[in-house]
Amino acid sequence: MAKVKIIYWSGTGNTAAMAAAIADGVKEAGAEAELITAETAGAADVQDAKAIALGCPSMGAEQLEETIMEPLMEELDGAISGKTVVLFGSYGWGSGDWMRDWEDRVSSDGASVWNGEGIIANNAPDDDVLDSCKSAGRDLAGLA
Ligand SMILES: Cc1cc2nc3c(=O)[nH]c(=O)nc-3n(C[C@H](O)[C@H](O)[C@H](O)COP(=O)(O)O)c2cc1C
Repeated sequence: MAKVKIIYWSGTGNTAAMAAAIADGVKEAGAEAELITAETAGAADVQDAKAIALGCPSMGAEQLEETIMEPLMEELDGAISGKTVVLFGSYGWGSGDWMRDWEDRVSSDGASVWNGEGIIANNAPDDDVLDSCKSAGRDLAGLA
């Protein structure tokens, strides 16, 4: 069975809820979903995947979380060329700049951002966002 890896960092659970919804979509489409927290992830996790999901909220000043997610992303920068990447994450008071920067970064790495843009939630994901996450998961299942 195809397996889709969903790698994410979440401090207070909002991005984790999005990750869980992506996993639901993957499973709905008949594939296996593996949720991996950023603490335990590395380039080896994405090596054989055609498509993956990466999640992180806006932290710092419109940045990826700096102690775990940023170092992981530096490792993944050299490992995701040619892959499709679903980007997702929650934010609080900003205007989504962290996600636009992340989309540009992933594109510069030679990967395709699924749907052309990341899925973002203002604080806790609402039903529309969760539906988008499930839809991304269903697509990932077909790409894996
Ligand atoms: C240290 C810190 C920095 C943050 N910086 C930003 C920011 O620059 N822009 C923004 O929109 N939200 C910012 N937030 C808000 C978080 O993105 C928001 O609470 C989000 O829902 C957290 O997601 P999580 O539950 O997955 O950890 C920050 C939160 C913390 C704790």
